[in-house]
Amino acid sequence: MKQEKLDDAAIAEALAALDGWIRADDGIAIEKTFKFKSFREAFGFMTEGALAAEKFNHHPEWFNVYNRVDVRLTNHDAGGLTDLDFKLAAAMEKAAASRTKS
Ligand SMILES: C[C@H](O)[C@H](O)[C@H]1CNC2=NC(N)=NC(=O)C2=N1
Repeated sequence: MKQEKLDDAAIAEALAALDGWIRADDGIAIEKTFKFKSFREAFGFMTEGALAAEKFNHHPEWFNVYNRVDVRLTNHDAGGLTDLDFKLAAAMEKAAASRTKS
């Protein structure tokens, strides 16, 4: 189902509720780099994030090297940011919180 794009005010409010995410690509995406103690911790985070992505049917663009995971969220169907991006970002925050950071 196509989601409604959020306006700038709604995006600013949603971003304020998150830690360390920034708006990127002319505002159509949000990004964050997560760093963990080890590849095992990073991959555990990705596993939990992948299950959240499946639940929301909303999937991250991400890049992993060893203990680092760069995440970019945007809604391709809507061509910008929607509620789903912030739901997935919040789920990723939760997945990161329980793991050891570098
Ligand atoms: C058909 C399927 O529902 C769509 O392709 C979904 C899957 N996951 C998605 N993920 C993201 N990030 N954006 C989308 O537009 C999107 N669309």
